[in-house]
Amino acid sequence: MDEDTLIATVFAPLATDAGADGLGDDAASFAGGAGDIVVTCDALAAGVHFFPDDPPAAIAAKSLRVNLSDLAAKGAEPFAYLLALALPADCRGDWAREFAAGLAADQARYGVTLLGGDTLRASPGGGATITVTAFGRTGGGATVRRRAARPGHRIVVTGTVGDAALGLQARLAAPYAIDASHAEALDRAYLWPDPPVAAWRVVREFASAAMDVSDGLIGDLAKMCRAAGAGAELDLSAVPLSAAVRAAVAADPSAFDRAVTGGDDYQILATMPDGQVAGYVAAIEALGFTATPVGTIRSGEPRVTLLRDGHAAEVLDGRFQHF
Ligand SMILES: Nc1ncnc2c1ncn2[C@@H]1O[C@H](COP(=O)(O)OP(=O)(O)OP(=O)(O)O)[C@@H](O)[C@H]1O
Ligand SMILES: Cc1ncc(C[n+]2csc(CCOP(=O)(O)O)c2C)c(N)n1
Ligand SMILES: [Mg+2]
Repeated sequence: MDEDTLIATVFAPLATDAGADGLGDDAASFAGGAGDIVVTCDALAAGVHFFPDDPPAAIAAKSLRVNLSDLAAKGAEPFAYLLALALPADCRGDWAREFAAGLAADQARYGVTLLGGDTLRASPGGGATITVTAFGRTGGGATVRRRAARPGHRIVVTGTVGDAALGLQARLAAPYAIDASHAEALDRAYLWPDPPVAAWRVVREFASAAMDVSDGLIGDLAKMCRAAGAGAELDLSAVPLSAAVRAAVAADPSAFDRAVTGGDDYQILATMPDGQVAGYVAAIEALGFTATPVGTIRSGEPRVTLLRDGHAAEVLDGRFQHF
């Protein structure tokens, strides 16, 4: 059974509250005074999401940020989180202290606080697993949903796409034949994702629908299409690439496919009527991030059609899946 089927058939029947949206979205919400309280949970496992010898502060930052990107994509300002830690029996005290220092730095950076959690020894022989549950509030607005993408709405992505996936590939296989500064930028993108968390308010104000990109641009856009019951055109020539990714693609053209299908960037993919795009982009830029239109939602089958300079492009499949 693949991951999506497992969630849809085994877990979704347990999620009976409307705020969980049938487990079809980045996060759940429940009424909490003015606006919604939005809640999300993502776990990271050694050897699956990070390397056991990655800096503990980076593992901590990633654990928190992958959750904060979900909240920002729902138009919610993060305010608190719960932390469940399963640690190997031989875990050093230094490791935990460096891990906590990473959390402390991100608490200051994002204005969140730890509410509680749980700590246990990992199964014998097992590596660390870090589970964060994060809470946000929409401050009077409504939760932004994937399902609300509408035909004709433009698709806009923040930041650049593929940096983290290429950073991971460089570590798993051979490094790309690129400058050390570019290689370092890809490695940093993998270790320290930088989602536009502060953009939560801009998403809430301008976006009809939004989600964070964890499993890859094409695969996650396809998820949004399925939630919305609509198709999408994605213009591959418009996808924003960093100088480091462009250098990797120049050295190895297959890096392009990996960049648009690979995950781990935690950028925000949003849709909005054409007339909102300029305001959205300007507001994201005012926060120190970037945003780039990459396509359009279309009526029809929930499929992503790839274009290159306005013409049909080859079909690229693939996204990160655990099973
Ligand atoms: N074991 C589970 N129990 C309950 N709900 C789950 C479980 N696993 C996933 N979900 C729910 O299924 C939906 C999809 O989860 P998924 O992890 O694919 O999305 P995501 O968190 O947005 O993406 P990613 O984990 O790649 O960042 C979410 O609503 C999530 O809360
Ligand atoms: C060591 C190592 N191997 C592979 C990957 C790639 N990866 C793992 S999970 C995931 C998607 C998001 O996770 P989830 O769907 O669980 O939220 C991606 C892109 C990685 N980050 N580290
Ligand atoms: Mg998840």
